[in-house]
Amino acid sequence: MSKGLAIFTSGGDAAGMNPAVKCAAEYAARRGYKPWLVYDGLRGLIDDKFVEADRELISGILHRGGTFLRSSRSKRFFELEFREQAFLNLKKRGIEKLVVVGGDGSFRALNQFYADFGVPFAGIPATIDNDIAGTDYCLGVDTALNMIRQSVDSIRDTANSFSRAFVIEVMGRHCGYLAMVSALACGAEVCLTPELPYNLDSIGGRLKAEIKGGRNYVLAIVAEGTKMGDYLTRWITDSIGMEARLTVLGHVQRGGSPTVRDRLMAYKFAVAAIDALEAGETNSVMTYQDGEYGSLPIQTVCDSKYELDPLLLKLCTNLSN
Ligand SMILES: Nc1ncnc2c1ncn2[C@@H]1O[C@H](COP(=O)(O)OP(=O)(O)O)[C@@H](O)[C@H]1O
Ligand SMILES: O=P(O)(O)OC[C@H]1O[C@](O)(COP(=O)(O)O)[C@@H](O)[C@@H]1O
Ligand SMILES: [Mg+2]
Repeated sequence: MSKGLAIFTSGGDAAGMNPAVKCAAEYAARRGYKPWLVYDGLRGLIDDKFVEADRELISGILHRGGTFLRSSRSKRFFELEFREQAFLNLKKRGIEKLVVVGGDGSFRALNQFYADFGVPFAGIPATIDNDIAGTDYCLGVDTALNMIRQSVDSIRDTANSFSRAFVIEVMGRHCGYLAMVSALACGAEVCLTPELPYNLDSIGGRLKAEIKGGRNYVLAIVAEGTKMGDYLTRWITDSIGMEARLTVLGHVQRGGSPTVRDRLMAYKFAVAAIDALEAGETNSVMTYQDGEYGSLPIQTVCDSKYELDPLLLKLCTNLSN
């Protein structure tokens, strides 16, 4: 009997999850596994939402955003009693290995599960936040950045038409990656992130000088982790004297058909995940670092903090001062 392997998505959905699931299921079958899919992430693992990964199920999904397997943030998975229930669901089907497509939280969950029951897993990084240590790229980031880029380009049209300032809040939890890259790519005047100290006095001086020289609108991108959206909007109106509006982009950033980059990265991570399990790795996260694909033990990933590219930080320093 072929070895059972289950694939599921967990945590915040990210574009690229569907192509990752499809490729992992197909490649696992080619490597002699019997692939299973689990609906609803960790919640489905507990509630026994397993289905065999047949061709029909994984057809026509790779261009879709989000995750067709659905996802969850399960409170019960923190409790041993429910993790044991999940383990019994695997055991009764002869499932011996797991592929989880998710973020840092999901990897922590699986690391705990491995400590409890010794079920090997391979993690495929997928989160728009790009906040996983040890990998330069997580699935969903390119699609999210393109959604942000499109939104900010549209906001620029109305900002310019009305001679207004717009503060645009982007997601990322505690990480400023999305804010920094979109501020650079969209030509924002201001960028506030948790990683860089900012100085409103010098930003104010710079903007006033530019307005005097003819600037008629301002775009400011703030990372949600700074919690500065409201304050900055009021500050621009009061201190700079330009009418300002706040746009919180919200969950639109998580949607949309995966870009070519997210589809290709999904395939590469999926193959790497199955190969890692085949090679006997027990609890590792797939990585892409300095142009190389590899994997790292989950413990290393969980014990380290994601460090932003120093060149990116340097480029953004001008937007925070
Ligand atoms: N230490 C842990 N023990 C057990 N389950 C955990 C642990 N940390 C996270 N989880 C589970 O993983 C889920 C996904 O994590 P979350 O941070 O929401 O998303 P992401 O994986 O995208 O970072 C959590 O909702 C929770 O169910
Ligand atoms: O959709 P929710 O549960 O409100 O969570 C919002 C959070 O999820 C994210 O979109 C993605 O984060 P994760 O990938 O860690 O789940 C964050 O940027 C945001 O802070
Ligand atoms: Mg996360």
